[in-house]
Amino acid sequence: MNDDTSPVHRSGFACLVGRPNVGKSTLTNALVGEKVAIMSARPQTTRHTIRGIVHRPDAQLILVDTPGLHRPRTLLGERLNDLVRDTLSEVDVIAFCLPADQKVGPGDRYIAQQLAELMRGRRAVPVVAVVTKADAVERSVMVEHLIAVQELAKSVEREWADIVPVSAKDGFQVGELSDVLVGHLPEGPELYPGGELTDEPEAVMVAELVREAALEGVRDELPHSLAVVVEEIVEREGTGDEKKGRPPLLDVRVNLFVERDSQKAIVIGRGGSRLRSVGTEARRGIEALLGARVYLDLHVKVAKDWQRDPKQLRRLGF
Ligand SMILES: Nc1nc2c(ncn2[C@@H]2O[C@H](COP(=O)(O)OP(=O)(O)OP(=O)(O)O)[C@@H](O)[C@H]2O)c(=O)[nH]1
Repeated sequence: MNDDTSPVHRSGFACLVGRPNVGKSTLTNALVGEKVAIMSARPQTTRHTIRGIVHRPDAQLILVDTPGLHRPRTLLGERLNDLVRDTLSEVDVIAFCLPADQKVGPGDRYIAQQLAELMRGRRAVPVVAVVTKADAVERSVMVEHLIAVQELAKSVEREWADIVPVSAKDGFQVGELSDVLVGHLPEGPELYPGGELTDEPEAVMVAELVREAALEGVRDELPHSLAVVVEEIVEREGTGDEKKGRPPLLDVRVNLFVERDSQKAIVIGRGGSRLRSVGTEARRGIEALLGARVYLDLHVKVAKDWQRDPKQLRRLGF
């Protein structure tokens, strides 16, 4: 990728946040383009569901989902918001969506306050204010709205990294938003080999099923640095027979990467007991997903700081 015309390749994660109905899903689809839209089979409350991947010659932008920030009314709500904050603290850039056709309100202010916490400190995450549904308002309303959005940042004593008005409906400034978000990504190689993912969302879903199973019950002990790489999904020859209603047998080989030996021990469990149940659980999901019998081969490996180190990422086959 590093030739004269594209000297820098960037890659990383972004998250679209905002009140319900502000246009996050529509914008995700507009950014990603229909061809590569990926919808995960996973429920909304789980973390790091990949909503879509923006493939560009100069960058790969991975859009991750969160359950949404809202004012907690219950303890569960608070817990959920903690999870959201964890996700948000890990992404490279946050896009805070505020619809042009609605005044900045208490819901937006609540989210702004939450984001303010993430916008400071050593690992501050840049937040881009995205004014969605630009097509729905007159220019004068847009101008007023942009001022209100600017004021919102001031009210929490922060600054937005950028403010970008867009319309997912007519495509206005969607490319610009993509450029702005990519500008906040670190330099790095493609995290998901191009093409493959677009043609094979199965691999992503398989990885997510394994990841979910591996995190089940140990979410608090394991940091979020668990990388799951599907090495291969191959059909074992001569095992399927449609006429006899026998599904094929697939060999699915998956590597789980953690950052430390202690984490490896957690994933594997005493005498390998935990890894076996992770395998059983994940296999069930994969069989349901792929409609095949599955032989699932899981390997746990230690790769220090894999998330940030391009060399490691390459070694891991990213
Ligand atoms: N006029 C206009 N309407 C839009 C635009 N984007 C989204 N909408 C509409 O706004 C509504 C909500 O859009 P979604 O994309 O579902 O919003 P969301 O933020 O993902 O909603 P939640 O999933 O509830 O969080 C839908 O009726 C969309 O058709 C836009 O650019 N312009």
